[in-house]
Amino acid sequence: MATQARDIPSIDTLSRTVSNSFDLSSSPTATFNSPPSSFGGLRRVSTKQLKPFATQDIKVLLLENVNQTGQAILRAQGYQVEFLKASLPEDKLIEKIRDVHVIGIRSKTKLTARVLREAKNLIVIGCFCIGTNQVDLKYAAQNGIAVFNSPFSNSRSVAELVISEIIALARQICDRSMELHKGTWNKVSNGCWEVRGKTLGIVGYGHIGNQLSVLAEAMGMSVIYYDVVNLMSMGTARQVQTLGDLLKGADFVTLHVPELPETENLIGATELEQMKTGSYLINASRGSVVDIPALVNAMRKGKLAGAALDVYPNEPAGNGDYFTNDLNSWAEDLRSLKNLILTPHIGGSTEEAQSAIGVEVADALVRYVNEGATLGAVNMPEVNLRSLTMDEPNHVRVIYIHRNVPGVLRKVNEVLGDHNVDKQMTDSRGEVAYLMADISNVAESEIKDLWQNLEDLSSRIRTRVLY
Ligand SMILES: NC(=O)C1=CN([C@@H]2O[C@H](COP(=O)(O)OP(=O)(O)OC[C@H]3O[C@@H](n4cnc5c(N)ncnc54)[C@H](O)[C@@H]3O)[C@@H](O)[C@H]2O)C=CC1
Ligand SMILES: O=C(O)CCC(=O)C(=O)O
Repeated sequence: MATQARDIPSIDTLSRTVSNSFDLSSSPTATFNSPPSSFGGLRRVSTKQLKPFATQDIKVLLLENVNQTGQAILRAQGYQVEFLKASLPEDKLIEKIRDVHVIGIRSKTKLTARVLREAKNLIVIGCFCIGTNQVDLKYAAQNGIAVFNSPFSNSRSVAELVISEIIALARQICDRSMELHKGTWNKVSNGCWEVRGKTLGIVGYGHIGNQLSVLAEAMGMSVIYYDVVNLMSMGTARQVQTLGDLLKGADFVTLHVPELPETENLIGATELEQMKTGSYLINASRGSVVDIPALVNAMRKGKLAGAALDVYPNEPAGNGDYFTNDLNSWAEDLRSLKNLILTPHIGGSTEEAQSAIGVEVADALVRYVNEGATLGAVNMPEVNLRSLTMDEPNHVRVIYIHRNVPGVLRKVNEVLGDHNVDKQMTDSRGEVAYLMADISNVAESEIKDLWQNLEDLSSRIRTRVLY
C-alpha cells in the first residue's frame, strides 16, 4: 500500500475558529445533511462548516473545460482553482497532480495508477461526465481517493443526438449537405427512408438506452434491446436474449454500454456480418466498443448503409486539426466513406447537460472535502452522517479509510474510546472500508494525537479529522 501524504496540518494551524457559519437555508450542505424524519422533522439548525484545513489551502485542478457552474461552486468555497481548457499529456499531468487535493476531469484525461501514484495530496477525483473508465478506480480506492461522477445529467443529450443521427442516416442528410456546401445539387430518394415502422436495436438499456427507447417509439419505431441484466421495458420495447438476436432484427443498431474488458470490440467483423444488409450502426458509447477497420470493411462492401461515430479509441487532448492517421491509423479510411457521420465526442455536450454536470459534481466534491460524505461515490462505500451543528462546538468528525480486514473497528474504537462517540457509520466495498464518526468533547490539543493514533493502525489507508 503506498504511503499517502498526511491530510492534517501542524497543530499550530488547527484553528477551531469557524469563520463561515451558515444557517439551514444558505449552507452548501444543508439540503444534503438535513436531519432525517426520525429526528422529529426539519429543525432549523446552524450547521457547522467543517475544515480539514483552511479552505483556501485546498488546491483544485480542473481540466477539459469543465463547465463554469462547477468552477463557480468550487471557487465560492475559497478553494484555489486552476482551470485548463484541454487535458494534459501524462508527463505534464504528473507534474501538476503532485500538488493538488482535488482534480476535475472529463472523458479524456487518463488517471492511471502510474499518474495517481504521484498524486500524494489528492483526496478526491471528480469526473464531470458519466463514464469513469478513464480512472483506475480500484487503485484510487485502495489509496483513499474517492471518485465521483454525474450518472445521468447528459443522458438525454446523448439520446437526442442519436435520434437526430437515426433520421440523418436514413435520409443521407450529411452527404447531401456536404455536396451542396461544395455547390452540387443532388436530389435523390434512392436508399432514403422514413424511420416510422423501422426497428431500433439498443445495446445497453441503461439511462441513455431508456431515454432513446421512449423517443424512438414516439417516432413510430419498434424497439428491441439487449442488456446483460434483465430490465423493465419502456413502452412496448422488447428485451431480446442475445446480441445476435438484436443484430439480426434491427434496422438501426445503437450502442450504449460502458467501456469494460467485456465490451471491447463488442461489434467486430462477426457481429457486423450478423446485421441486416442495408442497416445502420451508431456508436456514442466508447471508441473501444467497435472494431473500426471491420466497420470500414462492412461499409465498403455495402453491408451497412451508414454509420455514426461520436467516440474513438484515441481522441485528441483539445480542439484542432487532429482527425488524421497520426492519431488513429484508419482515420483517412473513415473520412472517405459515404453516409458516415463523424462527430467529435459531443454526445453530452449541450448547455443543459454541462451546466447540470458542473453543479452535481462540484457539489459532491465540496461535500466530500468539507464533510467527508461519500454518497454517490463510484469506488467507495457510501457513507454519510447528518451535519454537525454550531451547538456542538467541541465535536470533531473522524474519517478513517481502511483496509477491510477483521478487527479494525475494535482498534479504532479503542482510539476513540476516551471520547463520546455521538454517531458512527461504517461500510465496506470490496477491499476498502470507510468509517465516519462524530465524537464530542475533544480538546484542541487532542486532535493531533487522535489523528496520529489512527494513522498508526496497520489497516489505515487514509485518516482525516474534520473539526
Ligand atoms: N458520447 C458521449 O458523449 C457520452 C457517452 N457515454 C457513454 O455511454 C455509456 C452508457 O451510458 P449510460 O446509459 O448512462 O450507462 P448505464 O450504466 O446507465 O447503462 C449501461 C447499460 O449497459 C449494460 N451493459 C453492460 N455491459 C454490457 C454488455 N456487455 N452487453 C450489453 N449490455 C451491457 C448495463 O447492464 C447497463 O444497463 C457510458 O458508460 C459512457 O461510456 C455517456 C455519456 C456521454
Ligand atoms: O463530455 C465529455 O467530455 C464526456 C461525455 C461522456 O462520454 C460521458 O459522460 O461519459
